[in-house]
Amino acid sequence: MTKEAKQDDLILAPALMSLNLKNEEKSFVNKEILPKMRKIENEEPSHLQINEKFLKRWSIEGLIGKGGYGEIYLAVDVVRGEEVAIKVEPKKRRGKLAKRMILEQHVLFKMQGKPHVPLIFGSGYTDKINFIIMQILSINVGEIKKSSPNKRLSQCSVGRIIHQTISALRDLHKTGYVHRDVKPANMCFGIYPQSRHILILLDFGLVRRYKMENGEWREPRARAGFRGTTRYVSIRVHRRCEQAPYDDLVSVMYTSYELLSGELPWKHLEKSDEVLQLKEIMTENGVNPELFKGEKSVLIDFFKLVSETDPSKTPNYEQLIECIRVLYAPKTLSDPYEWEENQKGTDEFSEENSK
Ligand SMILES: Nc1ncnc2c1ncn2[C@@H]1O[C@H](COP(=O)(O)OP(=O)(O)OP(=O)(O)O)[C@@H](O)[C@H]1O
Repeated sequence: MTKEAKQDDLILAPALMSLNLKNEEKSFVNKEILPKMRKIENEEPSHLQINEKFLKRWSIEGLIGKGGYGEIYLAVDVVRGEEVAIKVEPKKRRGKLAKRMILEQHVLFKMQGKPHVPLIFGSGYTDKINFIIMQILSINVGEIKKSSPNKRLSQCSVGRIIHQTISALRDLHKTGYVHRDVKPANMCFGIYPQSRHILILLDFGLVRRYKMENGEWREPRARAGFRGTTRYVSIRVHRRCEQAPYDDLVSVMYTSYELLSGELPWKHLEKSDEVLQLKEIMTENGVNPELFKGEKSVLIDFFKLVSETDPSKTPNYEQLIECIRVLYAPKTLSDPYEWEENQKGTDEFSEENSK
């Protein structure tokens, strides 16, 4: 394929061109959640070739992610000697110009400097694809959960994941956008010592502006198209209401349940209407205690707080964070996670080199 995108086609973010890692920081200690250990071996990449040097600078090492629209490659920036992720989508989809990644890179650039978004090193297009070059991250939280011994995460990990997701959404909502696809597969961690406890929210391809530049909310449409993932969307989204910050938080709420208990009650349901029915049973007339037995009981207050939030108002993020903090206190956001604890003794990990 032709990849002679001119330098002008690249929108580079000069201040962010490198993570400026010292060599010892590049030797990451937690190999369990490194994406290069999880290269998708049995899938043929469609847009870039393994071992090719994309735009003469990024050596393509493998495919690490595949979504409905794009592909994510692990690559090495040969100038900086650093690993990066390259997200690629075809410029045209069903004959139409694909706008998803154009919007995604726009929002990502706006959000640079915020702690819970990936660093962007560049973006642009060739004659066939749009691409974004970004910070390489861990495998996603859904995969971390899957690879954990009980196929679920501890209260302490879930509390810290949810706390950071609420912070990420607070930053995004402040810029005037809703995410509309919050789920474990769109959450990763950093992979270097200084970033490995920082949760990063991904995939800004479905964002929508809900607030204008002057801070006023846009007039909601009488009926909005469905956007999101059935398992995680709010009851309002099933009913085709315009999405607001509240709806992102409902997805956070379902995410917390799934991570903590292993699965949502509607995991095996295929029909959207059946999923909706169970969601209604779970929260519509107050939080249903039947679905919050055992380890899930710690989520009751959080579910109440989210469900009682007025969708037409800005959520009280601080109150939500305070409520979820109960799950992980007295630990802090910078303490090791369970997947690191499991590694102690089997790797070169030690408290000493984690400081
Ligand atoms: N910077 C990154 N570093 C490591 N892995 C990544 C990175 N970005 C994405 N991934 C992986 O690739 C997967 C798909 O990424 P993303 O959701 O951005 O793609 P998408 O094509 O928009 O997906 P979908 O169609 O499902 O919304 C993620 O779940 C994650 O596991």
